[in-house]
Amino acid sequence: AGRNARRLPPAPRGLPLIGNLHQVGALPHRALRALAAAHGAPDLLRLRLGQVPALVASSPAAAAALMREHDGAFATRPYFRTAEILTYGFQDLVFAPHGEHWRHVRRLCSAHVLSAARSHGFGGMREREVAALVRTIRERAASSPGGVVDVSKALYGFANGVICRAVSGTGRLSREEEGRRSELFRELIEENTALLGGFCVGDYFPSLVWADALSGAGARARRNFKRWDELLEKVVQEHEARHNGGGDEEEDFVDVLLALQAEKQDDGFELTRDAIKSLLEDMFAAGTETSFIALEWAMSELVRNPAAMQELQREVRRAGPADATPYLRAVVKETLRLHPPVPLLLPRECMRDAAVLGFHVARGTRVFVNAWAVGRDPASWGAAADEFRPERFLAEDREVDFRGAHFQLIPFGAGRRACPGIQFGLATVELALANLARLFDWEVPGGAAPGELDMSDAPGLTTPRRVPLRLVAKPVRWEEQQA
Ligand code: HEM
Repeated sequence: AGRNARRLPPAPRGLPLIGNLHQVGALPHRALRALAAAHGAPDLLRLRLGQVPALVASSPAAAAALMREHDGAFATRPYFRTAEILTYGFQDLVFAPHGEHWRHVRRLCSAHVLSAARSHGFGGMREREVAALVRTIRERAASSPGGVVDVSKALYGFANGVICRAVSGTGRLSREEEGRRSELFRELIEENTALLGGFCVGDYFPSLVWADALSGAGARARRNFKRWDELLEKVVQEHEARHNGGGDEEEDFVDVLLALQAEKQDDGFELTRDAIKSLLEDMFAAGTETSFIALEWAMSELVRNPAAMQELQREVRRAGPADATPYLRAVVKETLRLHPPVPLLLPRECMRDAAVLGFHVARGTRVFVNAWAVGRDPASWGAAADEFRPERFLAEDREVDFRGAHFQLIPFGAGRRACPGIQFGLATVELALANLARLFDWEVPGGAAPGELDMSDAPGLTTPRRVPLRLVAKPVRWEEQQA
């Protein structure tokens, strides 16, 4: 058949020049679901974002078609200008452009993250960070009027701490130096998020890249990159000095990468110093924000749904402090179903023309998978799809995987580009949540009803709460509970 005979997915009409950019809005996951519904495109919707052709998948079937049937054709990430500046020029891992490079790096990195998450050393690190979180909440509750705590702030500090420890260890820094460094990492991550989530003209109008020079985005990215590089270089040098001095600290991510660098890879792949620093930067960026957002929404939903909170408290107060119990697991799954922290996953790019669900998709198309819409699809989740009901995951005959095997639940993506930090992220979220439910009772401040809690999400490519979560934290006395 000729070009004209090819069937294309439905598309809303666009404006000259900008195409459909104006229809994507500040909350793209919501806007895109509405657009798909309005244009009779339950599976695949075609858009034009500036000069870039794009495709949005909004159903489990479409997600499966892209990430299982055609995974190989959609396994690359589009080129982003700010990302290139921020990540040592070769955008490996998260934003790998065309080429084989990312496959090697990713294999190494997933292997590490997964094994480290299980190893004893990492478990201990995580428990220390949870203990620090509990201390922080107790202190803030005791010193604030009415016991009100900025839970979002505490959770962000916790998620950041876990990643800092896992990636670069504690080394031999003093507590003060360590605190300063965590603070600096936080600042750099936030600036990365702002830059990557922001609109960069060159990303949608490749012929207008010069416009970014005018907007200042390029210069801002270069400034932030320089600060990253100084910090990461210091971290790597400290580890090298430590190796030479023969220390006995717990192994962290930098250690593993340096060991990998020393080994010669049989495929000739070389882990350069820039590649190491780029990977470290990716880990910080990908691991902190996501775990934080998952925890923030889990606490929000539990406080809004007191029966679920009580059920969880009953369960974790019976179990040990580090046990991931069935209801706890269900709460985490239900949270990620309703609030996937990266609602459109990370964009992919079509590497060769493909026929997806009978539609023609051209090479170079930028692809978004609306995991948020998929998780709320009434065809999979029934009439109460928008409600928080962890019990739905307890029925044994309805086991739903959320690591990429069942396409109605894909908060971590699926296929070759799925999140390699799943185990690590889940272990972090489960342990923190178990302890927050075990050691405190929680209330909405000012005597407001649980149902009045604001549940709106912030604009951007990740979706934390729009307003910080502030709750009354009441420490429970452990001896009383056990009596
Ligand atoms: C609850 C926690 C987390 C969630 C919900 C999450 C979610 C995601 C999603 C949706 C993607 C894109 C997948 C796709 O496009 O198909 C991704 C990619 C990635 N995640 Fe996670 N993530 C989490 C935790 C982590 C952690 C803790 C780390 C590292 C320590 C991590 C490292 C990465 C990396 C490196 C990628 C890029 C993979 C690639 O492009 O090949 N993530 N994550």
